[in-house]
Amino acid sequence: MYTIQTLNKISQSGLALFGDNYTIQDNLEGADAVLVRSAKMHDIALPSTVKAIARAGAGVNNIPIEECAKSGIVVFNTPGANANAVKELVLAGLLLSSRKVVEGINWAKTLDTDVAKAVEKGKGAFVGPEILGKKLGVIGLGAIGVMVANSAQALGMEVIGHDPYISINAAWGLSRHVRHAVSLDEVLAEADYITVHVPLVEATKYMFNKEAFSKMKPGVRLLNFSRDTLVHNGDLLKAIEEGIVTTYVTDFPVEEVMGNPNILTIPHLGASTPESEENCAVMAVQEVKDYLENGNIVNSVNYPECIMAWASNCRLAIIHKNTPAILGKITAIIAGEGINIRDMSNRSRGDFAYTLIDTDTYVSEDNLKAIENMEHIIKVRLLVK
Ligand SMILES: NC(=O)C1=CN([C@@H]2O[C@H](COP(=O)(O)OP(=O)(O)OC[C@H]3O[C@@H](n4cnc5c(N)ncnc54)[C@H](O)[C@@H]3O)[C@@H](O)[C@H]2O)C=CC1
Ligand SMILES: O=C(O)CCC(=O)C(=O)O
Repeated sequence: MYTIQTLNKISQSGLALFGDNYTIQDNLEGADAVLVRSAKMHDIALPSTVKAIARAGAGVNNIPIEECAKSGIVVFNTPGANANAVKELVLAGLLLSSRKVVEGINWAKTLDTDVAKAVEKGKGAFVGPEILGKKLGVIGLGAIGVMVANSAQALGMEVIGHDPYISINAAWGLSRHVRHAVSLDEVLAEADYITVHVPLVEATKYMFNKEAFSKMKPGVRLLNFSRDTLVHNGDLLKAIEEGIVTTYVTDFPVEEVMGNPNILTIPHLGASTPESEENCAVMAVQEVKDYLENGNIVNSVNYPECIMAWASNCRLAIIHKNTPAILGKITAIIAGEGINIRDMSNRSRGDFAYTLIDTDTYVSEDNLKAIENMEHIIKVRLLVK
């Protein structure tokens, strides 16, 4: 039996995949794994029973992934599972940043008499440019950025993209019409519209600051469907005052940006579609189940990928530091008991490593303890097929 805590509302079609061997609860007591969306986990004390956290979504800045790695908690996310939902809202955001639709709708709501006449008289206040032929800069060409770039190109925009770490898969998926911008400055200087699709990490925090705004084309429209603190809000407000930024569309409203007529605040709806919530939940549940039951690690953000088909009925799943000679010491303990190793896989990522060992028979309690007590070992699990 396994116990799962859900920290946010997770789609039922995903949770149903856990099946009868799982209890789903909304507290941490005895939890083997946690499923989360945007809830902040930095201040949550996790019990030692927790082995995995799955973020049903892309961004993992709400999870202390380094601390989790140190305590042997594997953190997963669901790459690409909500990308289409975000892409569609970004396309809406592009149009809303241009055509004063929100402002117009809000104004129209105030009309109650002689409405048709008032509309024709007042609509001149809500003129905005078309996006056709305008230049869009896409910063970050991952799951979302690529979809946005391709769709904007199909809508007739000229698209330039910047991503110094673009993956081979993403590059394959990018339209050949999207021009490669070798520097961020190139995008800032040329784009009429800029949309950002990078993760929030130390290196990207406040990437849109005073210096970046000073390099932008006056009148630019900026879209942020990624995270609040990619943009320095104080510098943004100045850039709006100076006419550098005409409209800022954000999916991450905070107090500082509320009430500004040039800022459109969307209440973090990027991934809020039934399709995306289901995709994310299904992928997250599959990842957690595969890890808890088989020890396989797929789509982790703090541990290496490690997948091994069962070669016997007994498996050791060992999380340890990435340090020399540790494998020899583990296998020596197993061999000392006269147990044969059928198959083995060892993968590392930075300071951490993960080893799966399938043995002919069960390693004894005493020797499991001996492995657990070795220097540099973080967590040991015995899995049974
Ligand atoms: N508004 C919403 O509801 C949602 C927001 N997001 C946000 O969008 C972000 C991106 O999501 P995905 O595209 O799915 O992630 P992804 O991991 O597929 O793509 C991120 C891309 O950013 C690139 N990148 C990293 N640092 C960069 C830099 N300094 N300059 C340019 N490119 C850089 C990476 O190489 C990668 O290609 C997430 O980290 C999350 O914060 C994601 C899903 C939903
Ligand atoms: O679960 C959500 O609604 C938020 C999605 C998100 O921000 C992400 O996947 O990074």
